[in-house]
Amino acid sequence: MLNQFVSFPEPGQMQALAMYDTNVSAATSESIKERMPHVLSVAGSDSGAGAGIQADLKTCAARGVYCSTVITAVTAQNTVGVQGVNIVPEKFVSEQLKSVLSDMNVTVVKTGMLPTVGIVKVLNDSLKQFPVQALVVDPVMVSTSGDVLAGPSILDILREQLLPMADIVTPNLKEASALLGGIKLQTISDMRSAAKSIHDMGPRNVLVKGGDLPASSDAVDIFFDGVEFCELRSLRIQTQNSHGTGCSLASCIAAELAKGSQMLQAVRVAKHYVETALDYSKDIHIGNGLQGPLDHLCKLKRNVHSSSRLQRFNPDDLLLYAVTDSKMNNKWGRSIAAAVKAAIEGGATIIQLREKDTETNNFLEAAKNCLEVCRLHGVPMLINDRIDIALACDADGVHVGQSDMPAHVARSLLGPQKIIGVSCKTPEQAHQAWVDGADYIGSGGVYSTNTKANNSTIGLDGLKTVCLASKLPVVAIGGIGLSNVRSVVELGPENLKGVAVVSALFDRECIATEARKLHTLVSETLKTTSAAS
Ligand SMILES: Nc1ncnc2c1ncn2[C@@H]1O[C@H](COP(=O)(O)OP(=O)(O)O)[C@@H](O)[C@H]1O
Ligand SMILES: Cc1ncc(COP(=O)(O)O)c(N)n1
Ligand SMILES: [Mg+2]
Repeated sequence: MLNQFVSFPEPGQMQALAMYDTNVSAATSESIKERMPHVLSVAGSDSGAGAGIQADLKTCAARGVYCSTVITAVTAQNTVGVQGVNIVPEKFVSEQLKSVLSDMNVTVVKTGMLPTVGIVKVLNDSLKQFPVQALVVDPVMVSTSGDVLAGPSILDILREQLLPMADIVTPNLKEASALLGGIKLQTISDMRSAAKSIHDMGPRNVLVKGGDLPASSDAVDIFFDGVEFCELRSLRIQTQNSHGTGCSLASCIAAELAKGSQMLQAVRVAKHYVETALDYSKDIHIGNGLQGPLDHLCKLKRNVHSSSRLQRFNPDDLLLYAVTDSKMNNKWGRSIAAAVKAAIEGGATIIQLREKDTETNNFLEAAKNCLEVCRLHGVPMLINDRIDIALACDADGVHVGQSDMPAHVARSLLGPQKIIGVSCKTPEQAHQAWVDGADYIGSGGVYSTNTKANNSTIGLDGLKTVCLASKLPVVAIGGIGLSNVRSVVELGPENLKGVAVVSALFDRECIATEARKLHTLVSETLKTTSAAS
């Protein structure tokens, strides 16, 4: 169900694209409206507002995504526990589903409390009638306080009908155990086996959450995509204000998917989001019971004065990837920032500053100036190699080569919010980049180039092999320009999202004109290629 690389340009990007083509402005403002990333939460209301529908609304708001709601049950709930549950008749759940799904361009559906078999049935029917791009299933059964929210009677229909439609299912230990007939889950190795068995029920990905894992000093979750496991760890925050972690995690995954993230990246961001929310909430005091709620909007409050991007990475940003070169800028008498501005005005969708012979202090100054230009236009800016410069100017991410800082180290230094790209020539390197937590790979040199010394070429065949093996989106690089860009893009793998260029932009008299021509050619070729496949 999930299109791994769905794309939603931010308003800033749409403006940047519209700047060079006044004819598109009417259509553009219409498409901004249509393409607002939208999560529909099908879940129960929590009167205490830490979990359920309320957690989903707050989480999506904090992540910059629209959230609509279909309410399956109204619970009387507070920090002590659940005092009452009133189930919404399935006919009325069906009516709510129809109202939202028939009208509102939902991107991702996230489910929480589904208290009866009848409600799961009407949800299945609605999803078949109105397909969406992804389905995130949080198989809510018991609240953190230990109260039952959905009984064992729903297990069969969950296993047989809902899970096979899910792009990801996110059980906690008790829920995983219930899905598997009550087996004991006490260790990370048990969590792995559980993830595998639940995957056999049909969902494309499984995340077994270890918030309740006894005697573990980290909060460990196990992700399984049917082939590989990934162990996601974070600090265990010492707090009782953890009511709503599961709902927030699942709705954050849904929000990131709606913005175009890949599954594992969405999960990583969501885990970090929950960890941060727990940390910020640890000292709040709401209610007198043992299960205090998360303060979901802490991130928004913290970011109120920050200009950093709400949407961290959209694979479609790779479409026209401009890589700067100081020699060329010197030759044409331009500052790096002026070159970057011209590239963006022509339609560059992402910028990488690659300054091999600029002194550190000058590089940092230039990076700050370029970042201002990029932020103004909503275009992400990455730094080549230099993690220190990226950290110092708060760039959107880095691009590293095989002999630079390993991507997993870059990830641990930069955190999950930043974009990381890795240069890869082989399927093995592409696989390692995914394991290391990269967001995309750059693959080449496709053709020979003189902007990189001693760089072997892999040709179109090599590029295709890497794309087919890569779970990450790919940008092609090396000697690409107007004359050969069509053959690169026509190669066709779904994850080949764009081309990176240096000389074809920066060694030309008018950067914006070249960018405009390249942008048009790449986007048109991508459209016809994907329509043909
Ligand atoms: N004290 C904690 N510190 C950090 N992360 C936590 C903590 N408790 C739970 N988590 C994380 O919150 C998410 C929800 O997990 P869990 O509490 O197991 O699910 P649920 O809320 O559905 O019971 C998981 O990513 C888990 O690792
Ligand atoms: C209405 C409703 N839905 C879900 C939960 C699960 O809460 P948690 O996120 O703590 O597992 C809840 N307590 N109430
Ligand atoms: Mg919990």
